[in-house]
Amino acid sequence: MAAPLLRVLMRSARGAMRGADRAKWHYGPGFDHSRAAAQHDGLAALVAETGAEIEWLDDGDDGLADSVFTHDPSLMTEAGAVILSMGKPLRRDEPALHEAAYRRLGIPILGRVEGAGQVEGGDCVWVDRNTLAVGRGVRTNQKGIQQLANILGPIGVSVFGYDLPLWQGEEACLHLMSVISPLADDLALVHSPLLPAPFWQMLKARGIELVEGDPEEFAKSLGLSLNVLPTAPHEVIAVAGFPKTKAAMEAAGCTVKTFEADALCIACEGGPTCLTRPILRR
Ligand SMILES: NC(=O)NCCC[C@H](N)C(=O)O
Repeated sequence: MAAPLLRVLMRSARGAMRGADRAKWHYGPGFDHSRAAAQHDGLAALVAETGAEIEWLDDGDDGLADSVFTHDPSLMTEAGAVILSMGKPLRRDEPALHEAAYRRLGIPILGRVEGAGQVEGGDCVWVDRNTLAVGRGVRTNQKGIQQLANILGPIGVSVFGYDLPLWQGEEACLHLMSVISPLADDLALVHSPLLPAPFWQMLKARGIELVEGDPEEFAKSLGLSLNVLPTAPHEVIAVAGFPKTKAAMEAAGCTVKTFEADALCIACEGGPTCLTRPILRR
């Protein structure tokens, strides 16, 4: 998940988030449409600076405010995309946007999570190229994890499900990726108090070094201090304003670029990882 990022799917906040009702979407008081759109531009500029090619979903005024969080409606594998099925009912129409984009881009569709199955991309963490950890919680259920295992088994990928806590309730967003961000093959930023213990044990057994994010910054940011996007091993993009977590990553050998994101990420419960769906890493 931290190999050099070559191609990524994103959606501007300009059309999608226009007129979004805070209460309906569970956004905080800091949400502001025009500032969120400008802050999204700031993230896109940092991503483009790395040389990664951004594939844009159409900037439609379709009222799908959360569709800017492109990490969640699909998952990419070496054999093609998996179209997922959202646990948050308001996000139900987003996987079709991703499927249309992959068809336009000529990327094969490997399979779909469907029916009673639910999996969101934010719950999926590649531990290595043959091992996928999936958080089971309010967004992802066992039926979805089983479907994913059936789709990925034939391409040699083992899928392991781990229970997540409820934390701030079923309306809030806690994904497995809310409590871990890979920084390199053998390095990850974590908030260990909310990590499923057997997942933590698996990471330790594989010799993955865990950098602890600052717990106060995690609480203050509603977890967004931890949501950092690796654009290459040891090179990451993070939300501005969390110096202790940034310093912990730097002490582990990372270069950290930041962007202002109070109106976009803190208010809407999704960070730079959630705002990007990597399509190709080298
Ligand atoms: N992967 C992620 O953690 N995505 C964040 C999604 C935030 C969005 N407001 C949601 O509730 O789904």
